[in-house]
Amino acid sequence: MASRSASVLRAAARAAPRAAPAIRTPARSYSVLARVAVAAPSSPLKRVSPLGATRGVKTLDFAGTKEVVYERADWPLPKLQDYFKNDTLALIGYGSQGHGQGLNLRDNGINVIVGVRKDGESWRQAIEDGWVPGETLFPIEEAINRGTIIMNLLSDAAQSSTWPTIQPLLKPSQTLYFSHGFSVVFAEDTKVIPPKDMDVILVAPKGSGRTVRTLFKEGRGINSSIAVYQDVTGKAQEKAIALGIAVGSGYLYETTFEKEVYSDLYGERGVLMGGIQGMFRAQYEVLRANGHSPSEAFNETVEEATQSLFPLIGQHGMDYMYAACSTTARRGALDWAPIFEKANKPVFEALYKSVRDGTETRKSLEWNSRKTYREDLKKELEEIDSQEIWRAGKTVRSLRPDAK
Ligand SMILES: NC(=O)C1=CN([C@@H]2O[C@H](COP(=O)(O)OP(=O)(O)OC[C@H]3O[C@@H](n4cnc5c(N)ncnc54)[C@H](OP(=O)(O)O)[C@@H]3O)[C@@H](O)[C@H]2O)C=CC1
Ligand SMILES: CC(=O)[C@](C)(O)C(=O)O
Ligand SMILES: [Mg+2]
Ligand SMILES: [Mg+2]
Repeated sequence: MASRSASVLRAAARAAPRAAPAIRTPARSYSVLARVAVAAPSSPLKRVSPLGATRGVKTLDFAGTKEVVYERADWPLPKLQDYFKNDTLALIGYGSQGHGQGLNLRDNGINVIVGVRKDGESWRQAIEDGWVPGETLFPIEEAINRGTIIMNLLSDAAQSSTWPTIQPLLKPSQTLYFSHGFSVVFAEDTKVIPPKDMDVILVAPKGSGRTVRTLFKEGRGINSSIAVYQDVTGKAQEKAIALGIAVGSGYLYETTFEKEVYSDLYGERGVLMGGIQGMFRAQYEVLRANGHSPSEAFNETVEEATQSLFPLIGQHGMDYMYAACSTTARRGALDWAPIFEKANKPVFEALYKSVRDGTETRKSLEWNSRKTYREDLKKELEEIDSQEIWRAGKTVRSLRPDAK
């Protein structure tokens, strides 16, 4: 551990004082390679590559735990197209995921149709994206009748409320696909109980449907988890993998429906969305209460995080970000990190419990089943938007040279 931090610190010390391009210094890769070399001999599996650099090696070492992964490289486009040559993918729902997964499937040359409520917002959106009524765009029931793989990408609340009409349409020859474990795992609340005679699988992109699309267009790919709930044909797992790649994923990791929904509901309420808004706001408010200007408070809280330090975590890890900051910052952050961890842990524990016991699911179903759910959510988002921190953010962002 000590030598690991030391080598990272040395690498960043070389990189940090210079401008941004120095971040790409090879010194970092060498220090990673050195670490891997130290870690590898203890591994019982010779073929394990902690770097994941070798294509075709399927079991990777994630910090000491071996996990199977599937990569896009194993599914070249002709193989993918051949795999689905007799299928019609019926994508039900055209929200964020429907849009991203649907357009990626279409660009991948897979036979895909969209099913949404006629003349709703999604119907309009789908037409705008080039889906053609009567050819590739149908009312939900008709799309299900035409499909071999039924991809249920309605809102989680709508998956529950529409189930009484969808369930009788399903046939044993069809595969039922979700991007969330929600409906099936919390069946007591959602009443979604798939027929026993069909394959039921999941591909859950670990990011917004918008990113599913933009990463794909950039030639990159979102990471997704895959799971099998029912395997009637013996092919369910393989179908999940092929679909995961077909919708634009770069790599896939294995999970279960239960683990997916627990971790997903937890993550989005925690660090990914709820936690970060709470943390940003608390820091900002204390700065303001102590006489700092909005621009200073925003820059020191959100702008520096999203524009400078967090991307460094994304690119090379937390240790690298620390090492790229001053010794003063490092000392203080090292001291305060455990204090924040201790303060936050009980909140995360309460959150996980609330997810696990179905409280979060019931709340989501209740709120998002209301006729006014769109306007209600919009109103609450507008409240966030009107907070001083985010109003100040608009001006700060407008000052970025590339915003002009
Ligand atoms: N958003 C994301 O990035 C992610 C989502 N997921 C999962 O993917 C699935 C889809 O989520 P997302 O893409 O966000 O979609 P939304 O939750 O935004 O749902 C939108 C779709 O649901 C339809 N819908 C809503 N109510 C009804 C109803 N009563 N009857 C018929 N259709 C209805 C809408 O149609 P209309 O326009 O006609 O109202 C629209 O097509 C969910 O299981 C979600 O948890 C997984 C990973 C990330
Ligand atoms: C984007 C995503 O993966 C979330 C946050 O879990 C969701 O939108 O449900
Ligand atoms: Mg989610
Ligand atoms: Mg998610």
